[in-house]
Amino acid sequence: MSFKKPSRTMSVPTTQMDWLNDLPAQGLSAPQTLQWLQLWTEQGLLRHIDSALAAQLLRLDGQASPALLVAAAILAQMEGRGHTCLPLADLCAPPVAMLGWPTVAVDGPQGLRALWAHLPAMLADWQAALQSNTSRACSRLSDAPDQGQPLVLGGTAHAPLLYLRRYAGYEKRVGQGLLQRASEPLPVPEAVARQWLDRFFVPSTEAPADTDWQKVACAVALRARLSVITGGPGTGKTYAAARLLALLLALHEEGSPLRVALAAPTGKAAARLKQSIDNALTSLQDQVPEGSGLDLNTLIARMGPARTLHSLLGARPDTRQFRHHAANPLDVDVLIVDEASMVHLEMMDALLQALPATARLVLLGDKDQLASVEAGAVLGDLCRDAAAARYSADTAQFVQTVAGQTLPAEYRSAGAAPLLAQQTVMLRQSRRFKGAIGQLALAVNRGDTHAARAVLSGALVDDSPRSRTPAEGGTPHEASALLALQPASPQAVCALALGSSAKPSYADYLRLMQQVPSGQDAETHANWVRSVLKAFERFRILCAVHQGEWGTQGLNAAVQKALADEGLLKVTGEWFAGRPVMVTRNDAQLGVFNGDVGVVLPNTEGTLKVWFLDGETLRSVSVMRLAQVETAFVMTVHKSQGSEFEHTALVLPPGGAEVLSCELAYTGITRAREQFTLIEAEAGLLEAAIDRPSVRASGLAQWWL
Ligand SMILES: Nc1ncnc2c1ncn2[C@@H]1O[C@H](COP(=O)(O)OP(=O)(O)OP(=O)(O)O)[C@@H](O)[C@H]1O
Repeated sequence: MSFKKPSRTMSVPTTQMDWLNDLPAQGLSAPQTLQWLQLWTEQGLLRHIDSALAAQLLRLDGQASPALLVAAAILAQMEGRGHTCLPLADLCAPPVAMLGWPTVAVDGPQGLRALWAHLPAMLADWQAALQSNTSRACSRLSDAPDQGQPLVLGGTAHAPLLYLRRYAGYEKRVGQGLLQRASEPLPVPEAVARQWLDRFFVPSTEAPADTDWQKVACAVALRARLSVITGGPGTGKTYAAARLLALLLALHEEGSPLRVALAAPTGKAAARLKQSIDNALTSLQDQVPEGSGLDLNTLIARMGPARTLHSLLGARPDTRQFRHHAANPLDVDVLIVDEASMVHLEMMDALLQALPATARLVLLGDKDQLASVEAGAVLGDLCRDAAAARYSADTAQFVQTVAGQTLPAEYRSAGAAPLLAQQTVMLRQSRRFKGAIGQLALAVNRGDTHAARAVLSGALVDDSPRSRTPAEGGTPHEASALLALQPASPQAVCALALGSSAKPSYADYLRLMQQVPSGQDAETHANWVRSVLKAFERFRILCAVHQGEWGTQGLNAAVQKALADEGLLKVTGEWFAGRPVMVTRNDAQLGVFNGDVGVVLPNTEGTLKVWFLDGETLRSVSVMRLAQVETAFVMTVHKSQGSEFEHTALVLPPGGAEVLSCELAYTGITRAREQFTLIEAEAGLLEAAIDRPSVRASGLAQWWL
């Protein structure tokens, strides 16, 4: 569900609220509350489904109080923004910061504060409004069985959380499921495991005394059916996961072969996972002593391709149901899921339902990246303690015995050691991200605006070439890893797309596209398509929003026109050669999934098709069959997760403070492998983003704390 930002020039409401002047004498009635919510809907502050939920609750329960109706509408609104629940305490005062509405909608006569003057100010009163024993609108999570009320009150007495029923169910199942997998101890043949781990992880000659966190991650993953490996880009999550697979194979009892599945939320991320795991296993085979019987090549062959989660679970067209579920589980012993930060709560629920109780789940991901568009932040919740680690004495002892690693004192817990934290390892050293881009990402992640700006302006000394923060129209250092343009116009974005000799741009793939192979040889044609798609993948423009001249819509149109004006594209109607498109809806029958990116190119007969590349594997779909796509010269940061580009440009829109966040900036920056360009429509937008860490309300962690 997408949230429509409230417009700053609000439309004239049609709802009559004359009674508002007499209100203090009468008190606010439930129907009047609905009118108020309706007014906010007409003003674009709430979505129709937000106020419709309140209306439905009043139909269901004539006794529903104004507080309940308001709480329901705000809860629905927050679910649309990615929260799985609403902390009731946030309603004790007008939720100004939470909603981020314009001043007139907050302070006006029919605004947020005016309504809140009629609502409870004490948590206990909100609880009472929602908790009545006879309510047909709201039940308590502890009520079992309940009557299927649409709202559910969970959390604790001191920190109550209000849920839509669907999310209360997901959260309970996911919380309990993860806890169960993490807490049931598995027998570990410690001595044999130690031998293999010592073979797979040779101490670094640079810093032999440092803790080898990858080795630690493999060790702790052995002792339960859930493990989490988190870390920034290039910290070696996949490298560690490949070694874990080898270890599990080495320890696997004779008999049936070890069944391994690889998955990720997007096709691109799945293809990258498979490639990295295969490469790591292939080179690891050389470290396996002859005669040990450990055959990693056979494991690679048996694993098959990595799948999107939708495809793994067997998505069905136009339904939320999957082919695999508790009654028809996946045929797997070990499931590795990469880019787990993108896995939303509902998907994690489906995954845990479909995973046999005996299977191991290994989650890989960067906890600091943007959470999924849909509600929930499962990896973030799982990794709450990842930076501090909080390992127990038991964990330290186990890691010492099985991995020969001493956990540093700062990562041990003197007090409580949360159970999930014992199965979580954060990798702390990036092997790929050491230059200016890495420094910038670190500064953003730390919330350090000064350091971030200093890196951008070249104030820090570093081993890679860097930018000089030229003003627009200046002469940026073409070959530098970082470039910052501010204040910039959309033309600056177009100029970047058109490119120059030193930085990858869209000119690269469009020039290759013009070299169409003559003849109809299928292999030559496929190689040409591959080369065009790979060249397209070298560069991407990312932005924060969809609408407006600084959103995907405006910028895609501007870039397309600039490329056409330059003679690089021939735009003829909706479908034309060179149009990059992103799929916006899963279509299991066509084998395309939300977020897949392809390019329109002719087949050997000259018919236009959309081509997708997963690793080296090409797929094509007829343009006539792909209805749900959008042009993808420019895509949102959200949609770029799971992908990396040699050169990434991040566009921050003017006045965009509400849509910017620290996670958005960090995710955008870390999509860049070699070159990063920041385009700020006005000065200070990066700082505005860094100063706004996004927080998602969720009660998931209550299941294991
Ligand atoms: N212990 C190690 N020794 C040597 N090279 C390593 C080690 N760990 C990782 N690498 C190398 O570092 C690079 C990044 O590793 P990897 O791809 O596993 O990181 P990642 O965290 O999975 O990255 P991403 O964020 O892209 O998913 C790879 O080339 C990998 O081979």
